[in-house]
Amino acid sequence: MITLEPPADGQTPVRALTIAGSDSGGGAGIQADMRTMALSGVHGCVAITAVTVQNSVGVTGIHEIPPETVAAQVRSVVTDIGVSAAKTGMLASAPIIDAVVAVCAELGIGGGGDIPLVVDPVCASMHGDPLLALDALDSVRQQLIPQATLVTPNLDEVRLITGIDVVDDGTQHKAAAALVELGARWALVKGGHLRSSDESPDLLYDGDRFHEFRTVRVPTGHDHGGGDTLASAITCALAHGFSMPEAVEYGKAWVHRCLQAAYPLGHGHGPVSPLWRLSGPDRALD
Ligand SMILES: Nc1ncnc2c1ncn2[C@@H]1O[C@H](COP(=O)(O)OP(=O)(O)O)[C@@H](O)[C@H]1O
Ligand SMILES: Cc1ncc(COP(=O)(O)OP(=O)(O)O)c(N)n1
Repeated sequence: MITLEPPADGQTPVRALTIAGSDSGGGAGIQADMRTMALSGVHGCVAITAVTVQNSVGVTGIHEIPPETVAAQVRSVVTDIGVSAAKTGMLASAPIIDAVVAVCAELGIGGGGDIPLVVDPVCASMHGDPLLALDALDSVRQQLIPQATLVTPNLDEVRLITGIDVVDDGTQHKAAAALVELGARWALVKGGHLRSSDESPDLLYDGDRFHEFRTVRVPTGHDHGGGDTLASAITCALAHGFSMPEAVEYGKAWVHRCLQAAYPLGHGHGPVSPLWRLSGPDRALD
């Protein structure tokens, strides 16, 4: 297993960018991304796509940021601070997807560029509240996925994007192939929602080789932000220069540990927690 070395005092850390929505409950979205990036020793830059009114039981409001402001945030940080990897989360609408894809292509993020782009194609919250306009699915298929170095859908997103209902190993392989066929360089079909299994199997594919990542299922109802946390950890490892299979192995181990540390919050589902990283003999301020 790889390790991500933190920077020495005063040394500029590795930088990564998240292009995603804000979760007012602090469990998913930008907030989850920034927690994982900080605790992985990575400086996280942010392009906010939407402000959600969200807590542990659901999403009751969404305020979208104008597409040109989303693109301007990306351009501003990449041309000044510089990033070694980027990820997308909630993109909300077709115009925001179009703006993000255009600015990423312009700056060499994803596609044929040097900066890897991890696309978590967020469509809905775990409560079933939509986080993407229905008419944006064509933009996801035709614009966003072809720009992705890695796409990381959960099983509901796989069904919406490819029409494939993943119920077992065979359909999971078929879905990974369909996503690569749509233009992603790599596809990771997450098996977190395969409730029939006592494992949580994720499948990575690049059009040539399949790689399986399995962990024992953690018995928790507190898994809010799991997808964001996985994609952020992968992005951090890519920013450190690791290969895709190494980065996914790291992300899978990271989210597994965060699921073990997940805690109750509010009246619904609590978040996965990277705060386990703060415990240990060196944590005292003295
Ligand atoms: N109960 C669980 N135990 C172990 N791993 C899990 C569990 N639930 C989800 N995972 C893992 O967490 C990551 C996020 O998965 P998933 O829940 O499918 O995504 P999302 O949060 O986007 O719906 C995946 O690596 C998945 O395998
Ligand atoms: C603002 C925002 N972005 C993304 C999500 C979804 O988070 P994710 O980790 O993919 O999954 P769940 O926690 O919904 O299972 C969100 N809720 N809000």
